[in-house]
Amino acid sequence: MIRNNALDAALRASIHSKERSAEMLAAPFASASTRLVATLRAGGQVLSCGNGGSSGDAQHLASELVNRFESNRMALPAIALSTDSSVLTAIANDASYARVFARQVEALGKPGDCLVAFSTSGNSENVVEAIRSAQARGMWILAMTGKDGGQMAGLLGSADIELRVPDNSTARIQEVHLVLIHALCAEVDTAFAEDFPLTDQTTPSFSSKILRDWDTLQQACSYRRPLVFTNGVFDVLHRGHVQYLAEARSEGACLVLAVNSDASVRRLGKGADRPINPQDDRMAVLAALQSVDFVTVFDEDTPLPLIQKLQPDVLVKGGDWPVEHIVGASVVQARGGRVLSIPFRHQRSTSTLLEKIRNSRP
Ligand SMILES: O=C(CO)[C@@H](O)[C@H](O)[C@H](O)[C@H](O)COP(=O)(O)O
Ligand SMILES: [Zn+2]
Repeated sequence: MIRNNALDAALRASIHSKERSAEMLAAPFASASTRLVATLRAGGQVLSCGNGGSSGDAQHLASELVNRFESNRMALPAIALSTDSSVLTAIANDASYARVFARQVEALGKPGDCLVAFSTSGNSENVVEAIRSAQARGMWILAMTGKDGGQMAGLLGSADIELRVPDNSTARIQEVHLVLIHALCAEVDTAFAEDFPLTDQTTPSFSSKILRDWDTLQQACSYRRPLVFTNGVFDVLHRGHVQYLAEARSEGACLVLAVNSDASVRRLGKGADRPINPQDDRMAVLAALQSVDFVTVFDEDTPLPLIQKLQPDVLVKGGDWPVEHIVGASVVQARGGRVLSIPFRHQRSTSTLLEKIRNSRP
C-alpha cells in the first residue's frame, strides 16, 4: 500500500481535532442547533460572513439552507455576505474593508435574525464589526471560532453562542467548521422534515407562529428583546383588537400573544356560548396578523405562570385595565420592565358586537 506522509499527517491532525471537538463542543452545539431551528421557525433569516476559507464556509452554510442538505424540505432564508462583488467593492472603496459585512448587516438584518460569523482567529476586523452591527440590531450571533476565540469571544453576550474549535491551526479549525456546518444542517433538515412533509415545498404558513409548547416558545423568543407580552380571549376579532395589538408590537422587537384556552374562557363567566370561536381558530386568526410574532395558549385562570417563564420586558393590556391590576405587573417591574395599559382607540367590544348580531335576527 502506498502512503503519503503529508496526507497522513494532515488526516491524523484533522481526526485529532475532530475528536477533541466532539468532546468539547457537544453542549454549545446542541444550543446552537436548537436556536437556529427556532430562529428559522419564527421566520428569521441567517446572515453569514468570513474571510478567505471562512468566506467559503459562510457560502456553504447559506447554500445548504436555501437549497437543501440531505433531504427535501422547504427553502430557508440565508444570505452569505461575501458574495456580491459590487456591494463588497463599493463598501471597501467608499468606507473601508472593515465595514464590508457590517454595512450589509445594517441593510438586511432584522431583530431575531442570526449572524453566523466565521473566523478561525476570532480577530478578523470586518467580522468583529459585523457582530457589533448585528447585536445593535437585536440579532443573535453564532460565532464559529478557534484558537483562543480572539476579540470575537469577548464581544459575545448572553444571547450569543460560540463554537470554538480547540485547535491552533487555521486549516484544522476550518475542517471542523465544515463538520459543524453539516451537523447543523442535518438538525435543520430533521426539524423541518417533521413540520413540512416532503411533498410540501411551500413557505411556512402562519401556523409556524403558533407555539403551544411553552419551552419551545421560550427558546424562540428569549433573545428577541425587548419582548412584549399580552393576553386575552380575542374571541371575535374587531378593529379595536387589531389597533391595540399593532401598538403593543411597536413597544418592542417581538410580540407574544397568549390566548385563554376554551376551558379558561368558560371559567371567566362571559356567557354559556363563549367562546364563540374555539381556541385553535382564535389562534389561527391572530397568527395571521403582522403585529403578532408568536401565539400561544394558557389553560390557567391567569397568564402569571407563563409571564414568569418568559420574563417579558414589556407587559401590555387594553385600556380598560389599570396598571396595578394587570396580572404579572410586579414580575415585569421587578426586572426593570414596563407595564402599559394601552387605551383602545376604537371602542369596540365582542360582547356588544354579538348583541348586535343577535338583535338583528328576523
Ligand atoms: O483558507 C485559508 C487558510 O486555510 C485562508 O484563506 C484564511 O481563511 C485567510 O487567511 C483568512 O483571512 C483568515 O481569517 P480568520 O480565520 O483569522 O478570520
Ligand atoms: Zn484554506
